[in-house]
Amino acid sequence: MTEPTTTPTSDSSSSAPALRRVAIAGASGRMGHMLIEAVRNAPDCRLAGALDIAGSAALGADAAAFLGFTSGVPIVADLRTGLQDAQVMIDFTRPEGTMAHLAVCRELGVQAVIGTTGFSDAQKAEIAEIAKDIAIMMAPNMSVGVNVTLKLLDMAARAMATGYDIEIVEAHHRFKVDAPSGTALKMGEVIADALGRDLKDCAVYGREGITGERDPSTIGFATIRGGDIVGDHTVLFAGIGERIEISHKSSSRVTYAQGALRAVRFLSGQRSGLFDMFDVLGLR
Ligand SMILES: NC(=O)C1=CN([C@@H]2O[C@H](COP(=O)(O)OP(=O)(O)OC[C@H]3O[C@@H](n4cnc5c(N)ncnc54)[C@H](OP(=O)(O)O)[C@@H]3O)[C@@H](O)[C@H]2O)C=CC1
Ligand SMILES: O=C(O)C1=N[C@H](C(=O)O)C[C@H](O)C1
Repeated sequence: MTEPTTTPTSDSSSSAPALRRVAIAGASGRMGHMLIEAVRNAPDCRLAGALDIAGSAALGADAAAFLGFTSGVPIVADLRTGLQDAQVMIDFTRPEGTMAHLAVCRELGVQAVIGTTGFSDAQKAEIAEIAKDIAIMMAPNMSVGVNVTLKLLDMAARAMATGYDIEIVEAHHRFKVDAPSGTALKMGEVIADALGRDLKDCAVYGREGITGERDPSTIGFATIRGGDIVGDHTVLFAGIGERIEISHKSSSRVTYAQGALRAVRFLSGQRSGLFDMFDVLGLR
């Protein structure tokens, strides 16, 4: 993470606090709907743009129509149109969409909160470059509970560095397109860091056939997809004679949306830099 740089908020001339102007990318998605509702209910935010991919059936509709409400903000595919009135974009889409959105955010000086998962290493490096020009908060999971769980995992991994086999199991709904989840990968990274390992060298993604005995230096991943599971993550530390299971289960996407709004507020004082939810929640 780069060092935060602070800047005064620009809308301080009137007596009433200025509303943060927020654009939502992926406006008709599962998270897009949660976010539009959260922005509508937030006393300090205003919906200022709504984007969806070209060809989406949602284009042209009012962004809040699904709530039975008219926001006056149409869902558009043209990135400059969708972002021109925004101070900050919240993006829960797909990696290729996020990269295209970020290029325009950089051009227009719009901050970004990124929840999308599944980025390649090259895409992550490009995001870090863009964050030299605009403030970006990126996290694979914006719930408070998951971020506290990451802290618990760091502590557990240090205390059980030898003699315990580490396995990460995640379950999500049938519509999810990336695996393992961004959260599971982040959990693996936190544990590998705590153990002084590189996840790239020790991750095992699924097993099949005659695998041989388990290599104790590995971190295993297992993925379940089905129905409407919002998001479950369990990390097993399995020893001889005992095991610990650290689990987090999401029962609603509202926690992700509330985390994204906390990030919007956190970014309001930042000129540039790449941040995560530890920064937003004061957990670093
Ligand atoms: N960080 C966090 O806390 C969380 C992260 N996520 C992540 O957020 C992302 C979205 O999840 P979810 O809302 O369930 O997914 P959805 O598929 O429901 O929504 C994705 C939205 O993005 C649009 N979209 C798809 N491809 C592109 C593209 N190339 N460019 C622009 N827009 C695009 C979709 O449009 P259309 O429907 O027309 O294709 C849709 O509106 C995933 O990566 C998921 O892992 C999810 C929950 C929490
Ligand atoms: O796609 C989802 O739904 C989720 N994606 C994120 C991930 O990949 O970790 C966060 C959460 O688990 C829900």
